[in-house]
Amino acid sequence: MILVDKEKMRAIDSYAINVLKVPALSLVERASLAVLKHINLNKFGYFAIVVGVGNNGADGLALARNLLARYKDVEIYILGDVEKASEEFRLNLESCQMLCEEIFYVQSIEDLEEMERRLNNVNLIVDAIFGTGLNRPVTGIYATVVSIINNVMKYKISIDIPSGLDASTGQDLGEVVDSDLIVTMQLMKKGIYEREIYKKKCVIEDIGIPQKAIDSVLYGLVD
Ligand SMILES: NC(=O)C1=CN([C@@H]2O[C@H](COP(=O)(O)OP(=O)(O)OC[C@H]3O[C@@H](n4cnc5c(N)ncnc54)[C@H](OP(=O)(O)O)[C@@H]3O)[C@@H](O)[C@H]2O)[C@H](O)CC1
Ligand SMILES: [K+]
Repeated sequence: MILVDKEKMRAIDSYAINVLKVPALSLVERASLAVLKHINLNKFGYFAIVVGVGNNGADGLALARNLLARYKDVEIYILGDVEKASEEFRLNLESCQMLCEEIFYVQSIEDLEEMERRLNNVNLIVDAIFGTGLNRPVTGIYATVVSIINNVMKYKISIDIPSGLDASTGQDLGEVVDSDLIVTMQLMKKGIYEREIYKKKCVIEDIGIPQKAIDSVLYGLVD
């Protein structure tokens, strides 16, 4: 099994997008559908999607949009400054705003208290806060949200990486989302594989990154 650290995964993503011209939005969409296929829509109907403002969050918003497209009940919780959001995040947020009335920007203590209350009513929580972009300890409102998510007894899915885990070293950069399922994109991340507690609940999903991008970055194979 190929194992990659976050630098290698980000280089592969970048090669796919910038050299092989694979649209980033396509990868985000494929990532969202890769998570959707692991959700039993006959069993789960009320979702909380918790997003950061990077592309992990974009994956989460694309998933929210695909759930809303099926008239599922979705609440979206946004952490961070939307002004810093990626293009893929922004485009998916625009559509979610047309489909969803329950979009919460979590910034204050009151917002956190309301989130904690509301999470008791959903039946599945999606962790799309951080992926391979986590680059420092999780603190402040992010740490509080991870703790709130971990304290509620609901089925949880993490997109790509359980937020709080360093995808390269497997180090906990603060409390890590204790998800029931981790859906990691394209290649197994070293930080997940080296921690049995995460490895055993992780599935790998192909999101359409060309093998040429992987071979070029990992083995230096070029035409
Ligand atoms: N690259 C692609 O085209 C694809 C990526 N996929 C998904 O995207 C993530 C990687 O997305 P990225 O935007 O690079 O980063 P994250 O979404 O993981 O993180 C968002 C930003 O959060 C900031 N950050 C990092 N650590 C912390 C922290 N401890 N506290 C607060 N904020 C933090 C950081 O920005 P700064 O400017 O603040 O440094 C991150 O940029 C990948 O995991 C996949 O889920 C798609 O799946 C495929 C296409
Ligand atoms: K995540």
